[in-house]
Amino acid sequence: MLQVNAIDSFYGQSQVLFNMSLTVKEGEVVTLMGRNGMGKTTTIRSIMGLVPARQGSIQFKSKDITSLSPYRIARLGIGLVPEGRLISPNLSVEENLVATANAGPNGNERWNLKSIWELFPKLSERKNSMGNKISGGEQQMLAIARALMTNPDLLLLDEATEGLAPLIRQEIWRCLRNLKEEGQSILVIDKNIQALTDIADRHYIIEKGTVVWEGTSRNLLEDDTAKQQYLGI
Ligand SMILES: Nc1ncnc2c1ncn2[C@@H]1O[C@H](COP(=O)(O)OP(=O)(O)OP(=O)(O)O)[C@@H](O)[C@H]1O
Repeated sequence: MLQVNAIDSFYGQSQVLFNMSLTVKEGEVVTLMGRNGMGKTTTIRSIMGLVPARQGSIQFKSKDITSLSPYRIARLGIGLVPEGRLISPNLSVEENLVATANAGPNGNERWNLKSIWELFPKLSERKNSMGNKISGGEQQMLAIARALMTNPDLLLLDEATEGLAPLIRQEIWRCLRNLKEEGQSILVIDKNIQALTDIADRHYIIEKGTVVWEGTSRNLLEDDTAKQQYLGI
């Protein structure tokens, strides 16, 4: 579904990604791990066209998206849950959702208000609250719900559970597990190995803008050296 082939990405003169490659197959949940500042968010921003790759290429559903605009990439079926959530503060929960609602690229309409309220019952109780009046956990659910409302073929999540209380994290992971069970392809940045090895199929660890380790959940759980060397745990 997604192939990132040896991309180099920069902020101005400063190179952040070096020969970075990864793949997500249809129906897979894949994580991107690594210490702070190693280039995880930049990888996601390059996939979305927000920091276009200067070398290498990115294919999505066999189409070259390397130099497309973020808008066109989103319309092809990639839904982003950005770091920091970026909820519209002056719109209600429901209005935030309706603002992004769209049939998917193949006319897929799996996600609408009704199915979103079923996935996140807590959010439905807050549907009339303004975006800036809900808790951090509710904002994170809303950010995921908003991306789902575009009916994406691939969902990208950047730090989906950072700063959230343990119970709310469980709720987010339950949601990811449900999505995986229905075959949603997901690429997720998250630091919580224990939960993620449970949900995800494969993992990439990046260091200084390039992949230094890749493998299955079982490989990662068994590789104490990799965990210590690259993740500091
Ligand atoms: N807008 C920017 N302009 C210049 N440099 C940036 C910018 N955004 C990030 N960087 C730098 O690029 C490098 C990679 O950052 P990135 O946010 O991709 O890392 P990350 O692995 O997602 O880290 P974190 O877990 O802290 O979000 C860092 O050295 C960072 O300082």
